[in-house]
Amino acid sequence: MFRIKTLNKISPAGLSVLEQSRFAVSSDLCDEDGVLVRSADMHAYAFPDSLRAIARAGAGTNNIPVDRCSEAGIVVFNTPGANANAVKELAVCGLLLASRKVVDGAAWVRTQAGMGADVEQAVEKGKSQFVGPELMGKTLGVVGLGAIGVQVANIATKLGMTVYGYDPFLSVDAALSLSRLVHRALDLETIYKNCDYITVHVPLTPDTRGMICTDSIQMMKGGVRILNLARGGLVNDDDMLLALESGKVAAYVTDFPNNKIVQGKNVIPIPHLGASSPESEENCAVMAAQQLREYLENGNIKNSVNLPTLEQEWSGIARLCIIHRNIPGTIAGITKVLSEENVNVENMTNKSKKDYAYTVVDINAKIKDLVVDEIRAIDGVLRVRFLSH
Ligand SMILES: NC(=O)C1=CN([C@@H]2O[C@H](COP(=O)(O)OP(=O)(O)OC[C@H]3O[C@@H](n4cnc5c(N)ncnc54)[C@H](O)[C@@H]3O)[C@@H](O)[C@H]2O)C=CC1
Ligand SMILES: O=C(O)C(=O)COP(=O)(O)O
Repeated sequence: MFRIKTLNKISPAGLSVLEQSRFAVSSDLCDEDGVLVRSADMHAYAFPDSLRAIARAGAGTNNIPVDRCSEAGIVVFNTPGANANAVKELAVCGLLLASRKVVDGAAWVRTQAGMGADVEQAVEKGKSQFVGPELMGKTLGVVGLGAIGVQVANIATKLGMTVYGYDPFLSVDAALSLSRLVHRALDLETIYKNCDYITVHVPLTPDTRGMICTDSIQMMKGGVRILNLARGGLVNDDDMLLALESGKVAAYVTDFPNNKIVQGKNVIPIPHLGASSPESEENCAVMAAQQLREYLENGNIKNSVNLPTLEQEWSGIARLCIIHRNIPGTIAGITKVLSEENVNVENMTNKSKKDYAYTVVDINAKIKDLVVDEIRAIDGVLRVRFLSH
């Protein structure tokens, strides 16, 4: 029985993937084999020795101490693209909210009603203060052309916008999905100088933290409207507040409000709703739970952010799953231990991702704990699991 701890509310459709006969799932258990999480901050999380995998039902993994996980031989999964449509739709909403003063207008209507005014008359008399521009014919810059950015860029072309997209690491899949109407910008300056609207869809990393700051805002057009449905830390709040106050930035739509930014002029704060649709909550939860189940039961890895994809059909009665550093000699060490025990390898795959590697060895014999311990002791080995049918 595997023990799975949930750190956030996970869609029931995802939890049903983890059948009760094989998985105990609860927010209140210890010695967990796996964790299912959304945005809960895990940086101070104490890993029990039992923990083998963390599945993030969503895209961003900046709430997880990924390096610490890698060193402990814990696989971190996410669910690429599973909530992209929900974020794309909220981005379209954000473009409109940044333009058409719907938020201020709606609040004003309620105030009129509260003051006892004739709302029908007040609306016609007062609406001119809420005039806002259309999107058609304007220029949009999309920073980050991944699962979300591509969809936002594509749909904006259908709204009649001229779209520039920037992504120095554009994947082949993303390039194939990108509309030919989207102009590729080769640098951020092109986006900053040319766009009436800018939307960021990059992960929060040391490289992207604070990318929207006084230096970048200075390059932008006066009255630019900025959307941030990616992470609060991408924007320097103090610099943004100054730019909003001066009118250099006409509106800032953020899905990551905090006590400081919410005070700013023309800030439209959204309570982190990007992925909060039943459809995307279900997609993410199902994908995360499937990936977690597959790893715990069969040692197969798909969509991990710290380890390579490795899927191998079973071809023996037992399987060794070894997470190790990506250094020479480890595989030789593993096969040496097995051959000394006279164990024949039926099938073996090794894949690497940056500094870490994963080796799956199928064998046709059960081996003693002592042999597993010998493999564990090989230089560079971080985690060994022994699975049997
Ligand atoms: N508001 C919400 O609820 C949600 C927010 N997000 C946020 O959006 C981010 C993007 O999500 P996805 O598109 O699904 O991820 P993704 O991994 O498919 O795309 C990210 C893209 O950013 C690009 N990138 C990385 N560094 C860059 C840089 N310095 N400049 C330009 N491009 C850069 C990558 O090459 C990649 O193509 C997530 O990391 C997460 O922080 C994601 C889902 C929901
Ligand atoms: O997928 C992401 O990166 C998100 O930001 C979604 O977060 P959530 O699962 O809604 O807490």
